[in-house]
Amino acid sequence: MLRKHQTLGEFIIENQASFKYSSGELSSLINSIRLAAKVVNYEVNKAGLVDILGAAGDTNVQGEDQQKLDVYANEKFIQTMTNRNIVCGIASEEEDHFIAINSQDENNQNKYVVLIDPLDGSSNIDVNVSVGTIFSIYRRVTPIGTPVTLDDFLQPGHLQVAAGYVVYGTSTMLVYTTGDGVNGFTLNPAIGTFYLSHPNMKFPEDGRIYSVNEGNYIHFPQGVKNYIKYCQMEEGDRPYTSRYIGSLVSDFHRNMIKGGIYIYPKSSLNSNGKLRLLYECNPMAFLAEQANGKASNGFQRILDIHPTELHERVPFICGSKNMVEKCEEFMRNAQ
Ligand SMILES: O=P(O)(O)OC[C@H]1O[C@](O)(COP(=O)(O)O)[C@@H](O)[C@@H]1O
Ligand SMILES: [Mg+2]
Ligand SMILES: [Mg+2]
Repeated sequence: MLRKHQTLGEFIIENQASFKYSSGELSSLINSIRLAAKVVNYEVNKAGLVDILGAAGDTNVQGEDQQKLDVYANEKFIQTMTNRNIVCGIASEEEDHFIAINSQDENNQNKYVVLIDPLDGSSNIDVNVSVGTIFSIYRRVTPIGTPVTLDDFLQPGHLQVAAGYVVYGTSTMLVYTTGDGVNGFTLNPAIGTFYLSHPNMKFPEDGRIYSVNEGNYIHFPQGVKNYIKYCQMEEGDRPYTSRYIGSLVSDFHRNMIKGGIYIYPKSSLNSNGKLRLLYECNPMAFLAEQANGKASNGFQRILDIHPTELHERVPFICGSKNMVEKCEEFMRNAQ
């Protein structure tokens, strides 16, 4: 039962029974993500005052310069979950390989693996624009008490048991689903508690916001170009408004509240687009569908894609159902 201003802790306990495999393990896992989010939030908030801005000096498996806050957030989320022995494996956008958490120990009865984008929107860290964290949780497919394998991570998105994000913005929010709708909790920094502020979040079926990096326009597939032109035409309730923060979490969050579409297509620059299927697209697609929205690569439902690599990228179109379908229509017609 949803009660406004219920704390996240209360919500997790009261909704535990609705989890298909409820044994309290998933509750503990979400609680540990809540804790790590608060620790990272504290560091993000004082980013200009401490030595946490700028590059860390290394390049990650994505070929990107790791930011100090990428590294910090990665450590905090992994540590917090590992120290509590509540997962059997973790995969991160910032780690080359998945991490097995003493899963070969037959006493390790943990059944969940977690995939995270510890810091989303890295290009915005140094310029004080909102950033986020994204998480995705699956039930392992290999037998409990045996070493986790790649198969435990390469599962199609529709098998997620939970997914969510934290947005470190004007306020800090944790938004998540366990397959029973999407709820948003706002952190009261004075007492360090998340409160239910956005119960049962839903994408409006239609919206008037499009979010795409138009700087790459000339490299986009013709169908996407045609859809962007459609958004800009003087007709009916158009032109739509262009809003692009450059942090997937923040653009998604705004579009879920106001109605809109986010597009990161493939292009002649990135043959599969930029966003990572496991750490970014699957969790956001699960949230979108749970909030009456839609997510595809233009032709296929994101949640039906069978992953083949830990760090694979896919074209990503996500948001208000009718807007995504319109974009898909333009892409089909341009084939
Ligand atoms: O600068 P671009 O190419 O438009 O890319 C912005 C996109 O890349 C991302 O920053 C990728 O995420 P990371 O910051 O986690 O690498 C998204 O959050 C954002 O939507
Ligand atoms: Mg990201
Ligand atoms: Mg990231």
